[in-house]
Amino acid sequence: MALISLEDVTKIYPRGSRPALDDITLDIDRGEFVFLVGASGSGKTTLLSLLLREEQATEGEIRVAGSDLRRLPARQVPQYRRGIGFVFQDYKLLANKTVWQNVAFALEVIGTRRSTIKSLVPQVLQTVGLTGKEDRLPHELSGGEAQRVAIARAYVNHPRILLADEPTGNLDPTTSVGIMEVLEAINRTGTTVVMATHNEEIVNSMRKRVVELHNGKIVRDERQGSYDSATYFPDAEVEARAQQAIGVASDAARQADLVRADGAGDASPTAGVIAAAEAVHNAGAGDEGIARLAGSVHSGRKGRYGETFVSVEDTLTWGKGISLDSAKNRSARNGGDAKGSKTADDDSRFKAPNSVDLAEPAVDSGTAVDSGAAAPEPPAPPAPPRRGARDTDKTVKKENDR
Ligand SMILES: Nc1ncnc2c1ncn2[C@@H]1O[C@H](COP(=O)(O)OP(=O)(O)OP(=O)(O)O)[C@@H](O)[C@H]1O
Repeated sequence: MALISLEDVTKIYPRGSRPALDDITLDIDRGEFVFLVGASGSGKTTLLSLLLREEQATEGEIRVAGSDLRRLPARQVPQYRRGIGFVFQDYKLLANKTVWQNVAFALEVIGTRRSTIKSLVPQVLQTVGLTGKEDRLPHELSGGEAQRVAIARAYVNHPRILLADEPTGNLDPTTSVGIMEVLEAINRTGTTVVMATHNEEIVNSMRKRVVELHNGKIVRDERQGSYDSATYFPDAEVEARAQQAIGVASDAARQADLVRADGAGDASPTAGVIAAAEAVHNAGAGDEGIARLAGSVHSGRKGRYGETFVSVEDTLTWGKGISLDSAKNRSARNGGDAKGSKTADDDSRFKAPNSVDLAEPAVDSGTAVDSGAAAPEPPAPPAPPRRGARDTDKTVKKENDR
């Protein structure tokens, strides 16, 4: 049985003029890596929000790891979300917490013991290559580093599923390769990754499963897909290398099963985090997609349409994270401290680095953990389309051609 299964799912927002998702049927198996592509407004974020149970389907059935999300009572939603990590385009780090604290917080809010936190946080920071930057605040990080903190936070509980909404959207090409390397390594430990992206070069290089949405409908679902359908844009060289990658993928899946069978479940995320660290360490061995992506980026290839990446100067946000004001407002709305965030331990790493004593927002972490006190805020509305008009034209043209 598929890990994620959507059957005839339609989502109509209360004030939406047309369905954001329109009769979607989709199965995603354990251990898969799926790219969601499609023009701005095609429904990618909506699909991720349904899987996170931030939104509910208007019609249809969604099952995740056997849970029927229609029947999931509100009080069980926090528990459900603990098995899901979420990474946003704009990182959403807590601005007044250090790197170490941002990651530790994801575990604190679910009541993880301090001794476990102290052992897991360094491991996951090593996984994302941030050892040595534990004491930095978000504004002291580059965009790529901030996103790696966000991924560490989303992954530290070793979720079965990692959802990522444009995780490289604010990053330059080289930094994006590093982010994809980490996501790929996490996937190799058995975590299913579903990533919405507009990044053509990443999708074309990695040759994962590609699901394309257009006006809320699935118009394409390919096993080792490219950003554009191979039917319309054949590329013999990429196709040939993709065949090679198929062998690599099945080896990885076998390895992933072993890791899961080893007991790296919710109760003991340690083994999964260690496995991810090893996967990153061994990334050079057989990781064809990342090698292709790095080669493509470093050769200066810009993708089929010559504008794969928006100019770095225009897009980098350099890890600003969320503002203190925004954190305070969230905290007020959520009714104050989160369960488990108060502690009696003397370890100075748990203490805020400055005198600002903010009440913790109940959920502002990339890991979809929850204090049980309140549901998290839905992700911010999508950024204005960077390439939307052109993408839409292209997709419509494809539709007309069909
Ligand atoms: N909260 C909401 N209320 C009403 N309509 C919404 C809401 N959120 C999204 N929509 C609409 O649903 C459709 C799908 O939006 P969605 O954000 O899922 O697209 P997307 O593919 O993620 O876009 P992008 O690539 O720009 O992030 C759009 O028409 C959008 O305007």
